Amino acid sequence: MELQLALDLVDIPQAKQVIKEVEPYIDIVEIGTPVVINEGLHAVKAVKDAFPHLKVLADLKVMDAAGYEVMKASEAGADIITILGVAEDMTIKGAVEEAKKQGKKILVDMIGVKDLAQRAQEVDAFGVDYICVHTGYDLQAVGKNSFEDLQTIKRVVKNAKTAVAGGIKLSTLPEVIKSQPDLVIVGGGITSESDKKAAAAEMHKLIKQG
Ligand SMILES: O=C(CO)[C@H](O)[C@H](O)COP(=O)(O)O
Repeated sequence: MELQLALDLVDIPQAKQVIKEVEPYIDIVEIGTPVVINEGLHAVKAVKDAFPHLKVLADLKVMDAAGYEVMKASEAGADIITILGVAEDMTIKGAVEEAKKQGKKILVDMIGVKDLAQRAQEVDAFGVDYICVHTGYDLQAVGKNSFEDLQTIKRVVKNAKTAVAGGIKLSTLPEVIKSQPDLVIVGGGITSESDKKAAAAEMHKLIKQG
């Protein structure tokens, strides 16, 4: 099981500062969608240049023209690029094809997917690398989480790794770990703590204990 730090509400210098604090405890660093919107793919390049040993995920949430966008994110240094599960089949297949060409990986974000079990089986068959259940900020605000959805994809996904994101905190991490996802994605659960290093260290410990 791996831990991904999601950075959403920072600029490039702040991102580097947070990563420096928690670096030993994370496997992947995510350049969140708001950061890409604000800073562009320069943020991906800046973080990869500064932390070449860390895997960098570009949370582009691609919806169309995937071949081009995966190519540009790959050129910037992303190791993993996200695409939406609600995108067209041909778009997801295009993302997988380009990622393979570039030696990169694709994570499908299932945010907004209505029939999760069916779509997870479909995208799994396209050869994607990760399938991620995700409760976005808007649904987190009304008390939702992805814990049941994680169990759903664990039942049906045969090839891809499984991932979970959305409002995971130290207090809820043990429940997440019970479902044994391959990847746990945490943003605010680390970045909004006053002691980020301690939060990341504790999460890392629980995750590696499995
Ligand atoms: O993709 C995202 C929002 O769309 C976030 O990166 C993801 O939800 C993880 O952050 P948090 O743990 O703060 O919810």
